[in-house]
Amino acid sequence: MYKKKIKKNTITHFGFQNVPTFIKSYLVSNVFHKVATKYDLMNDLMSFGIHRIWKQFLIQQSEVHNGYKVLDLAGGTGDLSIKFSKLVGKKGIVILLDNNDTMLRLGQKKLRNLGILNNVHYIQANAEFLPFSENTFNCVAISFGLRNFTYKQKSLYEIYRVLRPGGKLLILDFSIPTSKLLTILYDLYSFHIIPKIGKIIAQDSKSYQYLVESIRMHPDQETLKNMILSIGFNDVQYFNMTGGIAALHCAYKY
Ligand SMILES: C[S@@+](CC[C@H](N)C(=O)[O-])C[C@H]1O[C@@H](n2cnc3c(N)ncnc32)[C@H](O)[C@@H]1O
Repeated sequence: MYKKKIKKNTITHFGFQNVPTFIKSYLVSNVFHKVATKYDLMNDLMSFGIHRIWKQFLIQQSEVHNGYKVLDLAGGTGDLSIKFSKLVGKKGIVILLDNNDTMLRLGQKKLRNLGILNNVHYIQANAEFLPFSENTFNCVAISFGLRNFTYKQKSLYEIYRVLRPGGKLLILDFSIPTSKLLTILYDLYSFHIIPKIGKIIAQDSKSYQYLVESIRMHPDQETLKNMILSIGFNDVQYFNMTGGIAALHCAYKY
């Protein structure tokens, strides 16, 4: 009865499950509240540390300089913000934005422990409704965040609005492996090993099952490129990394 009342366009996916659109963000938040304290450790274990190389590549492509204003969107525990804070220096500003207070607090603690005190600000907000005026940032970066948003297109429009003309968008996320053999091995690892690592380390296999499923539901390289183009961004290009397991999409607002 309850299901019948929900129109098709109010259904979205949460991993492989279809769920009413209005609860997706609540379900995603629950996942990140649960995994937050083990988030950094799990990233290193699951990716054998390779996520650090992917993030470093994003930073290299960012063209961020001294004095820039940068938005680390869905920034979580702040890996990108740490690196951006060094690039923007004392005259610049990094905003670490996340809608999950547990992730955000852990990020803030991590950066403070590293002595990063002055040029990073923390904002709890939804990526689909950015609390900034238009033409604010030189650069907006999202790593492993977009996949979790309910309204990806809405968020991309918001990013376009808050970027300055000439500003750069960078999106790092999991993507589609380019070889069949790698796909088979990657599927075996993702569906059979990752939830088990989640169970042992974070006492939570379900959240890591969601992670694996959400990766499979994320738009592939070309689809995401076309989504970004449809918003009005220019010079959209992507780089496959580790055989397409992850991809970095870059674009400009002119
Ligand atoms: C996989 S973590 C990525 C964290 C960090 N960017 C990194 O690369 O390690 C995804 C983050 O996206 C955040 N998130 C999910 N949906 C969001 C939304 N609608 N608005 C803002 N943040 C969101 C989660 O709270 C979580 O911290």
